[in-house]
Amino acid sequence: MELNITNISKTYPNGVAALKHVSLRIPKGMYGLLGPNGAGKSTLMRILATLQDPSEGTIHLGETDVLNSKDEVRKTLGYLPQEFGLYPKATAENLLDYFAVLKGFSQKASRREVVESLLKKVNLWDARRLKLGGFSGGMRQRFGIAVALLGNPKLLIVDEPTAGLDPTERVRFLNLLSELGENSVVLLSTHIVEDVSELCTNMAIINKGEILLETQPLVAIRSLRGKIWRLMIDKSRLPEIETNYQVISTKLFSGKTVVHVYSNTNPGNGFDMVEPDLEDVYFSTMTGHMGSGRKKQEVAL
Ligand SMILES: Nc1ncnc2c1ncn2[C@@H]1O[C@H](COP(=O)(O)OP(=O)(O)OP(=O)(O)O)[C@@H](O)[C@H]1O
Repeated sequence: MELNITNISKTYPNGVAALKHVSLRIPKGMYGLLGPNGAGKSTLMRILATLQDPSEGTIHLGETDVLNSKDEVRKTLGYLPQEFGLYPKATAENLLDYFAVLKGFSQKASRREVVESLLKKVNLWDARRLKLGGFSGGMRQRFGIAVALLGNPKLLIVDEPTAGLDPTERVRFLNLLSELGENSVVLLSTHIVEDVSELCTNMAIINKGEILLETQPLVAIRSLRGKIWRLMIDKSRLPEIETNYQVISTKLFSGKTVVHVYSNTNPGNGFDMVEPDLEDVYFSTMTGHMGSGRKKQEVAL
């Protein structure tokens, strides 16, 4: 089972072109869609979840034409939106049972089994009688995943699920997701690079509605070997460095500014070569040194 997105564009009525000719091939497993705020991730997730229509393009899940068989797709689709409301006074067990009814589990006994196994899977069984209003952010997200997993979806879409989670909750949530990726297509949208590097076997980087890079994290990281150089400077030197080098990122560390630059050759002047990571891939792509943004720049030259 594979998800194929072909030439999807979306222009909102106010004229914002949120997606421009997006094509992606998403195999089974965990797939990361990485991009900054406003890149178009949520728009794409909502289109894939059949909640809004694109202006053009086609989507296939296996043989199924998603945009023309929405009812069929919804039966095998799980979607955890970026924001969702929960009834604060309901208990986890009762609300999940209610969603199971909506999903078509009409027999009480089998529904109870499903609810129990899902609450155990997301580690909320002990909290099943607690009111959702008292849940932590991580518990809410895990409850959301339980809802999304009703009916064993072949396609699971999760939109920025780790934003706002503390490190422990985040790791627990990511571990849960990675188990799910073993049997289905799990599409994870995020602006957090570590979410992708820790979890996803395939990924794409999106910015301003365009796919800049479609790759495997390890392949992309390998391709940057020998090209990322680091220098620690006082902040006051930053304008000079930015004028003379291809700066891809700057970060504070112990009061100093750590600069990463992209260069095919040793820039000298105190720069050290660093072992690249996915953050370097992300920033190299966003600054046009790798991916399709680069091709465009070359054409423009
Ligand atoms: N309903 C809408 N009407 C008009 N413009 C919209 C609508 N929804 C999103 N947009 C615009 O489309 C662009 C992409 O937004 P989208 O929410 O898809 O991005 P995103 O990558 O999910 O960002 P974020 O991480 O901030 O959620 C933005 O410029 C946004 O302002």
